[in-house]
Amino acid sequence: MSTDSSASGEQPVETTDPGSVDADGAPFLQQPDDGSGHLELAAELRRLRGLVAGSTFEDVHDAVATVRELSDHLEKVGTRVNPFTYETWGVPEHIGANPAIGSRNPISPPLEPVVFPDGTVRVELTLGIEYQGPPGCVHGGIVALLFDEMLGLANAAAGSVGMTADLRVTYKSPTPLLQPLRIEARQIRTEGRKIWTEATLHTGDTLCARTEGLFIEPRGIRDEDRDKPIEG
Ligand SMILES: CCCCCCCCCCCC(=O)SCCNC(=O)CCNC(=O)[C@H](O)C(C)(C)COP(=O)(O)OP(=O)(O)OC[C@H]1O[C@@H](n2cnc3c(N)ncnc32)[C@H](O)[C@@H]1OP(=O)(O)O
Repeated sequence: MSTDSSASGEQPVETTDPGSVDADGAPFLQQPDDGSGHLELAAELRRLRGLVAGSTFEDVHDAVATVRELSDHLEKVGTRVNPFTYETWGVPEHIGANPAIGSRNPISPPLEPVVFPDGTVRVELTLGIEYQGPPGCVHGGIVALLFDEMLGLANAAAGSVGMTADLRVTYKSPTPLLQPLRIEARQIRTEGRKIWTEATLHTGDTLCARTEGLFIEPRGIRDEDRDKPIEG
């Protein structure tokens, strides 16, 4: 286990030396638990999210009052993060808030990636009704979100960061809810600031979707500038 100083600030997010992984891959970009209960709160809200999106109710006005009270409480006791003041892409506050991988964001599944020695990044996950598009199927926009993130992670595993310039998703077969899914991503090649990355999404042996992305490394983050904040 090491820290990625190329894309991280003073509080780097832990990454892994791909050479040290076993056959199951090694956890990648693990997000620290600060012991505050924040991660448990996010996990409980994920449960709530599934219940709210996936249930019908006779009368839940009591629950509305309870949740409003909770929101008021969190507004009082929390310190708000300013998204415009992150030092780099790699700080835990940045990763933790991400809608796909963020352990502190109840919207995220979250993704829990592992990395392999060849740079392939893999996640295994199962999505509930709160991600539904067509009946019983994952929403195509959610598939695109997960792909975009996975391509970004494959870039990070290869030691680069890029803004998505072009993302092409081919949907081959419906992506089922409530079934184990597997997404694998890898960087294909780079040319100057351009980065090409691809990924697939399977359930069992069935290919549900695949993607190819073009990413552009932000100006000001190359070589000796890698530790500086990203500037357009
Ligand atoms: C450790 C933590 C990890 C943390 C991991 C976290 C992962 C997060 C992943 C999420 C990723 C996102 O969601 S990113 C958010 C969504 N994406 C965006 O908002 C991007 C918005 N677009 C932009 O900001 C800009 O257009 C850029 C940065 C993409 C490019 O602008 P630029 O920097 O001025 O680049 P520019 O000079 O125009 O172009 C450079 C070269 O790329 C080519 N190029 C530019 N755009 C395109 C394009 N769409 N299609 C083809 N080619 C293009 C140009 O022709 C040129 O080629 P040549 O002439 O040199 O040959």
